Amino acid sequence: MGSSNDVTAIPLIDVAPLVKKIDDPDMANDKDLLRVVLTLDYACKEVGFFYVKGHGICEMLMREVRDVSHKFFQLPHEEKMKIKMTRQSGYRGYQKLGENVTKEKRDMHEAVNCLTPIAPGKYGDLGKTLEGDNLWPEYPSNLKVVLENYISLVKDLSRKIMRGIALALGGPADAFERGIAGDPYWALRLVSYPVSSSDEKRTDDTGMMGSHTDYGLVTLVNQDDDICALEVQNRSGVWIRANPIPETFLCNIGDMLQVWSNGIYQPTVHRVINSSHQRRVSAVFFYETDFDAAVEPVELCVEKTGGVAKYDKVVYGERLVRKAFCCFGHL
Ligand SMILES: N=C(N)NCCCC[C@H](N)C(=O)O
Ligand SMILES: O=C(O)CCC(=O)C(=O)O
Ligand SMILES: [Fe+2]
Repeated sequence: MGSSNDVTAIPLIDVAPLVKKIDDPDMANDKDLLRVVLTLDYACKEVGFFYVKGHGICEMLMREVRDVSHKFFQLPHEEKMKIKMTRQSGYRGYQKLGENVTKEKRDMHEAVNCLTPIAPGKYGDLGKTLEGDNLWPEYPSNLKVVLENYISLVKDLSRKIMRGIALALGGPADAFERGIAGDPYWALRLVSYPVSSSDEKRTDDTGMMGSHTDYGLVTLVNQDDDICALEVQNRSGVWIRANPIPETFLCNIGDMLQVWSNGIYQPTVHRVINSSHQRRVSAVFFYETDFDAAVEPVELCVEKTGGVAKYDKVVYGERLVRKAFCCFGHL
């Protein structure tokens, strides 16, 4: 660990002007909006992580999402297993402690996976593994309503942030919507990190979620207010803490943006270790490309980076299944 309280290294962006004006056709010369776009560009280039405030999603709802998550994870094991993740549900539902795997290592967390529903046959063979609908628990009884409302709001916020990022890269605001993310795939994971056993020896690779980059375009983390657990590896290789800041989302960019931008933006490695004496919960929203998008460096960004594409084309859904779901052979 380097300077462990270095929150200042992760920019805090007030996105209110973006949220208000980005869908307005005459927004191009708005100075406040332009300032947000420039800050986004800086954050994506230099850090890969940023906090957003002024996003318009009320703190009460953000807290309610964490509250229903806490309530669910506090249920007895048998109750949670009633919505256990299976192959039949397309890997939606409850993952018990140690079931998730990151880079071949078991993660010491529990989670509930809510994924974009995929109707049978929608993407042919490509989508087969992930066909299905979400599983909702009986308790807490308001979990489904709260999460469905939340998902629609964070999805729209992510779309707006991606519009800002499109402008930051010098494209039209709707570059993603017209290209690779017209029907974006999303995932919401409720994650619960247990209290840590103090005898565990830490290395750069340990974690309750092992070190990784995210797969998609942008991730919005809604984390418990009072526990510092998420760590981010900065561009000089030093681990810094992404401590919670109330009323903000912590955002980070994913692998698909790296490909699309031809490396102008790079995703940042991060991990989670809860060393506190309380359970730590986060609601992690992933905004990704269309499931069947073929993502490759876009001309505009290739030109800016010397004219040569540095990344091969990837079919997003294929990559996702390979990276995130092939570890569940036991199901
Ligand atoms: N980003 C997406 N689509 N995630 C979906 C859930 C992924 C679970 C996976 N084992 C994980 O480690 O995240
Ligand atoms: O729990 C967190 O704060 C972040 C989790 C994370 O990095 C992920 O789910 O990809
Ligand atoms: Fe992550």
